[in-house]
Amino acid sequence: MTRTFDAVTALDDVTLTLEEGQLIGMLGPNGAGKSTLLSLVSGLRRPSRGTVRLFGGDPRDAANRILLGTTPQETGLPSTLKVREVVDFVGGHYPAPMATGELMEMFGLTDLASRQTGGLSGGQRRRLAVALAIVGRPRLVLLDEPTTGLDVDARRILWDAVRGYHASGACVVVTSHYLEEIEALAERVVVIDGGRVLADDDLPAILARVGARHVRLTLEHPADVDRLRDLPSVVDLSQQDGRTSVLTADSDAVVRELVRRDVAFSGLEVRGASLEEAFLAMTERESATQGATR
Ligand SMILES: Nc1ncnc2c1ncn2[C@@H]1O[C@H](COP(=O)(O)OP(=O)(O)OP(=O)(O)O)[C@@H](O)[C@H]1O
Repeated sequence: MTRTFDAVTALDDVTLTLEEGQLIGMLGPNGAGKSTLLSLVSGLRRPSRGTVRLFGGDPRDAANRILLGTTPQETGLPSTLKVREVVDFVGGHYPAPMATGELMEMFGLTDLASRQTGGLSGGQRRRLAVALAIVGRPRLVLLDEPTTGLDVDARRILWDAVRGYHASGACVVVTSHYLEEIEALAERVVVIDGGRVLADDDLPAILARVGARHVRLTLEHPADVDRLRDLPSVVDLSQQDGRTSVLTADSDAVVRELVRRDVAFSGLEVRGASLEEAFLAMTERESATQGATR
């Protein structure tokens, strides 16, 4: 799917399959295209090009949408209704809703059942919004930055509730800017930036990239770069301004191997790659690939 807004390409030819039972973390910086992707899956917007299918059908078809639960970044709740009334009201739209008491327990809302939603704190409101996303026992749950603004305890309650619901077999997608959140929740991680999927893998594989280190050096013989490609645990290999950078999950092994192979180099530098750098490495590789194919 591709989605443009005038001159902005929010999603650029993305192909993605959300499988039954997966707990998916969608990681990307501001403006990456995460919310746009969720809005296409939930049928709130149409793609400019391409096709989106929800349970094999049209995301705008009520028969498919009844199996979907979502929490957008901002949720409007009727401020004079009580928490319990809102849960009952939303649950009443579904054929087999969760029991109100059970749901409120799951999200730590039991003590707030009689509170008007207008009197809830931001964090409590957020938990209620996520609870409402699952009250109808959806098979697919889309949560857009569900823990933004939550303190540590509220975040933990929400994560536990999401994990608990996922254990019942639903597919859950959570977007976030934070690796910590994705690490705590997701089994599969989709990294998205500039409207493109940069990586889509299980959590350990993504962490291996993020936990990677840069080994930077200047090669005496630039052609030697070909001898670096099969170094141990190499995630990425790039060259800039005469410097060669190897992104690797095992920098010690890379350095040992460089010496063993008698590669002539100078200015050796080893340092950790942050999540941001890992993003960057993925983005750079992406644009380098595009450049090569243009
Ligand atoms: N309705 C719209 N009109 C114009 N541009 C839009 C619209 N919606 C999104 N965009 C643009 O599309 C790009 C992707 O936005 P999107 O909201 O999907 O990103 P995001 O990854 O969800 O970001 P954030 O983490 O900040 O929520 C951005 O450049 C954004 O400005």
